Amino acid sequence: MAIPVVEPARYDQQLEAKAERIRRDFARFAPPALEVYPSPPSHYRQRCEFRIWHEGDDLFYAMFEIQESEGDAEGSKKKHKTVVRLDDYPVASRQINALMPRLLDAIRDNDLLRRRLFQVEFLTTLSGEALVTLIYHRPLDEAWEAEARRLQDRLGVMIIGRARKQRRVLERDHVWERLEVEGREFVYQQVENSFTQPNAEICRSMLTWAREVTRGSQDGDLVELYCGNGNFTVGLAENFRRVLATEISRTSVASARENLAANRIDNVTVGRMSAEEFAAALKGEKGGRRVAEWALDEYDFTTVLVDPPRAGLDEASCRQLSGYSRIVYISCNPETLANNLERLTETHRITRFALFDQFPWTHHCECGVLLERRE
Ligand SMILES: C[S@@+](CC[C@H](N)C(=O)[O-])C[C@H]1O[C@@H](n2cnc3c(N)ncnc32)[C@H](O)[C@@H]1O
Repeated sequence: MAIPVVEPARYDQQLEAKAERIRRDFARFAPPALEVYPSPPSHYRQRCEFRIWHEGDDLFYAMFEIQESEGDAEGSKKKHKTVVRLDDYPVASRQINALMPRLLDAIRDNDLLRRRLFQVEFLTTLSGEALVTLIYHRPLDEAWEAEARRLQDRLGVMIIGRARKQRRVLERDHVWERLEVEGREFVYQQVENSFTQPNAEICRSMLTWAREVTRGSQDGDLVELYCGNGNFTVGLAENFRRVLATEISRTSVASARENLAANRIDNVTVGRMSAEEFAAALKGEKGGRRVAEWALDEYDFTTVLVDPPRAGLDEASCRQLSGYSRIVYISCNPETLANNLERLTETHRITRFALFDQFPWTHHCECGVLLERRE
């Protein structure tokens, strides 16, 4: 992994290079003009993790940079891991950058907090809340907790301590984010060590785009796969009569339910099930109590939204998606998106196509695609 080099003056250039690559790689699907959503050029990541490097009396934040050396005579390449010291990190939110030195200053000469600390994770929000997780290679006792509570008060953040088979939550295991989207405010519980969108401004753009492309769908229902903590579910619920959303992670499902309640949404059911099992349930090939409770026959699914991990969709899920009038596909991996589109464009055509610069200064791209069934 290369650590991103942030050069705000070159932001437009790096984004245009990405947009050009996406236009070129997807030209064979004849999509409409690419809609490009920029990120703030710096301080865009709300969550970051750093290794803690101890050197004599000092300690600092570090990341590993992995480089490949020239191949040897047989052509096999070697990977080298270099420790890179980070006194600040322009990729991370301003809140994380403000906390970084304050946290180290508080820990440096404090044996209880410092001993065998090897990783720090920051989770911050646009709403101003911050959670810091300190991860240790030693068990955490009462003395640690008392000291960590003092640190919590001093920094004005919430602290969690983690060690092998231990998780000490001093205040809360989550933050509350508030995102303004099209003049509305959505609130989201974001749980520590669980998936949340890393770039909050880009998340607002994605929610705006997804709401726009699904507007006017109230006569039908939405089925959502990979719903996580209900990020899109909360933003899109009012565009549909009813929504059925599924997700594999127990923590994320619980969080999605919290988020629906917090946003006073009552037309959504969230179920815990893998996308693959859910595809089978929708086809009538999987039964059981949970599936029976959903009363799938009572839905009229006109739209499906998927936001899978980097691996994209498997063959069975693609086949399942082909049955809906409209498909909204959010993807963090253009390669697997293109593979899936080979299949999906047999039955549907692309009517909206967006690039969200979720990960500036890296080659990674987040895309949004709306597909509508061919007549
Ligand atoms: C890219 S995240 C998207 C989450 C959410 N849509 C959001 O915007 O925050 C992908 C989600 O898929 C879930 N996931 C991974 N594999 C899965 C599977 N086989 N079936 C269902 N969900 C899965 C992960 O737990 C994660 O929450």
